[in-house]
Amino acid sequence: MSAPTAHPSRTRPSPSRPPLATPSSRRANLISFSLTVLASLAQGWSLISAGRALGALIEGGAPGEHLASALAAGAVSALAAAGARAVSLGSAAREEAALRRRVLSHLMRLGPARAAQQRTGSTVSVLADGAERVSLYRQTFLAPTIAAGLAPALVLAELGIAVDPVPSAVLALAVVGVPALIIGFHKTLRSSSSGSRRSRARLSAEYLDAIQGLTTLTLARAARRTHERLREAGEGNRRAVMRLLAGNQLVILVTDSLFSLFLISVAAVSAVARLGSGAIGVGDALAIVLTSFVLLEPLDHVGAFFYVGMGGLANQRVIRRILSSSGPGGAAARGPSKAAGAPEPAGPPGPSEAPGEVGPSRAIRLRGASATWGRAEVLHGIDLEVEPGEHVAVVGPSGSGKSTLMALLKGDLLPSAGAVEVNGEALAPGSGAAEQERVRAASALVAQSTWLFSGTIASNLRLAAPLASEDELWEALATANLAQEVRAMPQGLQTLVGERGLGLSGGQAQRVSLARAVLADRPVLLLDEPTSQVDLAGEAAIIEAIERVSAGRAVMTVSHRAGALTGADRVITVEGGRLIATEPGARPGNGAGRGGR
Ligand SMILES: Nc1ncnc2c1ncn2[C@@H]1O[C@H](COP(=O)(O)OP(=O)(O)OP(=O)(O)O)[C@@H](O)[C@H]1O
Repeated sequence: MSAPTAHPSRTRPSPSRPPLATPSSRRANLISFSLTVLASLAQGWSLISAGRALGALIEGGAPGEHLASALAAGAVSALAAAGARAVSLGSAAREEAALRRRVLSHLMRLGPARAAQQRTGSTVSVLADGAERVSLYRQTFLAPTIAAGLAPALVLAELGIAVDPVPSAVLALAVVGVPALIIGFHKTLRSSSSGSRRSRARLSAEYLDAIQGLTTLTLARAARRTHERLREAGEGNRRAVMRLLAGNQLVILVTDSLFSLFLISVAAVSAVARLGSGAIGVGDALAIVLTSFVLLEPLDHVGAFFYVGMGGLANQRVIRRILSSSGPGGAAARGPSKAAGAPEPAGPPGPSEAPGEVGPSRAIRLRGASATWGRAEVLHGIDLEVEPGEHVAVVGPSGSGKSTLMALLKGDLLPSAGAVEVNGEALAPGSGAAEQERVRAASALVAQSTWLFSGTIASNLRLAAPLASEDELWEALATANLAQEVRAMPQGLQTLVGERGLGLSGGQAQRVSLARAVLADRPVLLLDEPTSQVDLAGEAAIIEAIERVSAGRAVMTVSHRAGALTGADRVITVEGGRLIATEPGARPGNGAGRGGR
């Protein structure tokens, strides 16, 4: 869906309010709304009957019929309320998972270019806490609250028809004060709810930054300072939450005590007045006073509104913003951070790499390709051709545009002019997400560092080829120069790696990435500083692995380390965003003169 691009002018408008409801959540809302309305009506009837039963007792009559009616209506009310709760809680759990999946897959479609714009901690906070709050708000709060807001009108109508329309009309006038009260408090507390959400998201982001950058912080002797700052931020967050809760408690206190007292007084005064005038009997007067308790129903939801409601609304705004960002050919994204480059084959194999198909004559072709970050043009009209099987190294001073060239080839950045072609899949200014996906699927990438997911070595390898057999995994590991080391591990392919596992060295992780590239079997291999984070011994093992994995593939390597460039047929130099030279590389039979300018 996404087309991270450096050209805001070529964006297509995306809906500013993407709908969050699904057919099943709408159905659940309708059911819980109807059950809540039924519960209120039955409760109203139960109270009217209870009042009449009491009246019959006081007047020495038989309360039996009214009592039975009160009990039956009470039972219906309790069952309907329980049913509404069960339906909305079940739906909330489903919606929470669905919302998380939707946000996550949207972020994945947007790719690393968009992810680099966000602090990881903020995204995690939205996915974890935010999704839960939004689904609780939408499923357990919204429909019951609307139904509860309607309940007084329904019960008053019931009272007006079955008992006496006059007190019913008087109470109706008193009840309209409730929505006004809710709206007034909403306006007052809205900023503190949004502030509290922002402060929590900021704190999550800062904790995650601190954990991820612990080594840097320790080396820079900044750990204590950071700890102090985080402690203060935590305290600030605690205060914001306490302010929100205090506001919440104040609302509950005001509404529960003052408003309840007011409504009950109005009901009692009008019941006594009607009883005095002889318009109604004792039973009906008691019924009027008792039903006034149902009129307080919306007040039970006011307290929840300031916690569930406003927290849900604040998170809903954030989720909508994410979902509406950078849609197809969408808004400008600043592109991938180098550190965030995921060393994964970028997607499912594209049609052009199907086994047996005749490949295009050029593995990589750039024609007058320019690239822009924001407003600054970084690459200017690059022409370059790389043949299948050819190994090209890209060198140049820092900031000259080497990584930007890689971003074009990875499909993370659209050219601002000209065209980029990888294994016959082309990208041009204004290309859509589908073209981008096909370009991503044409290459495998090994970046500066490899992210290992918590799991086994086998599961990490199968990211690239979910159906690969054990033999195929071993074969890929052998090509990537890692099989011997994995065989020496007691658990072999089942060795746990990632956060919970023993972990692999940086060099071994890079070779896992190369093994994934073998399994993905892409015709083009992009190597972005593949040895920059390992020592010389680690580098030697990776270079050997690259040599084997590269066989039969077009390879483009960006590296500052001379070792990583030794196997190149050709070395091209980028300077000031242009290719200024192309030289034969170190390999015998190199491809001098086979392209570039
Ligand atoms: N994601 C990005 N967002 C904005 N600007 C970027 C981004 N990536 C690179 N740039 C800018 O593009 C220019 C070229 O950077 P690039 O990273 O392509 O150079 P490089 O040759 O790879 O540098 P190095 O050798 O230091 O890695 C720089 O001015 C840089 O600031």
